[in-house]
Amino acid sequence: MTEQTYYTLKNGNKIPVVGFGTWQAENGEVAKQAVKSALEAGYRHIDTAMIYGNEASVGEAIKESGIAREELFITTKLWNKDHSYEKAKQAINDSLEKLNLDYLDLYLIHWPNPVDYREKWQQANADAWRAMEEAVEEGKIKNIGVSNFLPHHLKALEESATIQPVINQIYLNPSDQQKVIVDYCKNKGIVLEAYSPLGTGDIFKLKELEEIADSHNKTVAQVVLRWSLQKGFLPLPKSVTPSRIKENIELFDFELSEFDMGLIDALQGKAGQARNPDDVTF
Ligand SMILES: NC(=O)C1=CN([C@@H]2O[C@H](COP(=O)(O)OP(=O)(O)OC[C@H]3O[C@@H](n4cnc5c(N)ncnc54)[C@H](OP(=O)(O)O)[C@@H]3O)[C@@H](O)[C@H]2O)C=CC1
Ligand SMILES: O=C1CO[C@H](CO)[C@@H](O)[C@@H]1O
Repeated sequence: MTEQTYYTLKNGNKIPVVGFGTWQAENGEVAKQAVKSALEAGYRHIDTAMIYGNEASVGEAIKESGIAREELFITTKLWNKDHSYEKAKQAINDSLEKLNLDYLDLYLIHWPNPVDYREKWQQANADAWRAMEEAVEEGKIKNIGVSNFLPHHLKALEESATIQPVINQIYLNPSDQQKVIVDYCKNKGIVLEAYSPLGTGDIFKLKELEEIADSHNKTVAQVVLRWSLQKGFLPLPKSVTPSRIKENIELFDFELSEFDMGLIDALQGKAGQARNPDDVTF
């Protein structure tokens, strides 16, 4: 089992540096077994969302693991239909109930500009955020953050927020290094979680990575995830395959040289890119 290492957020709370992704891990046995495998492999940080439809199975796997609650870091997200104060309050309670937890370690606004709130996204995010801040005060959430936010979305939220966001979870891998938002977050001390760290599988099209992986006696997935860690990001690899789940956390026994990092940086734009959050149709 791989020991987790931790990052300290700007509010002083700790977060395991590798999270386990669960999008497209189907609710039921698939998601439950995947999370169980992840916990056995040493992951202590699980990323889900209301829209993934698998919070119940994630919760079952957590309970059945017998791992102490305080050792785990569980994230879920507010979906796009729920960006009002009342709906966000309800969504938080619903997620807690589905996950069968007393508190969440991290709750994120999933997207900044849902189609239902297009003309008033600033107010909608501020309203949802107020409900999230109250949940922090009530002990229902330990940390609050955002996902898919660009600088203009963060600036608007920062103006109304009492508790500032500690995390921005964005599409981040060698093919889209998102320099503008990464620099903005680094300047503000907002930690970047890297979603789709393997490009939802697209990263394996990049044959350049195979040579680097061979030179370290590691796999392409391990090299890309290690690149993410060395950039200061927190990768959230997803897999439902036990051998890959284990492989994706065995990242702490090798280091990429500056030369390797440069070769990987040069893969910008070669295998997919983030969606524009102001253009999504959901
Ligand atoms: N906030 C947001 O808007 C978003 C958040 N996310 C979060 O980030 C997580 C990860 O992103 P996601 O897009 O799911 O995809 P990833 O980039 O983690 O890639 C997952 C894909 O790669 C395959 N894979 C995983 N490990 C390996 C390996 N070692 N070797 C070969 N293939 C491998 C998986 O297959 P298999 O499962 O069959 O093994 C799956 O097809 C999500 O699950 C979710 O938690 C994702 C998208 C958006
Ligand atoms: O996290 C994510 C994956 O699933 C959602 C629904 O398709 C995406 O929109 C989202 O970004």
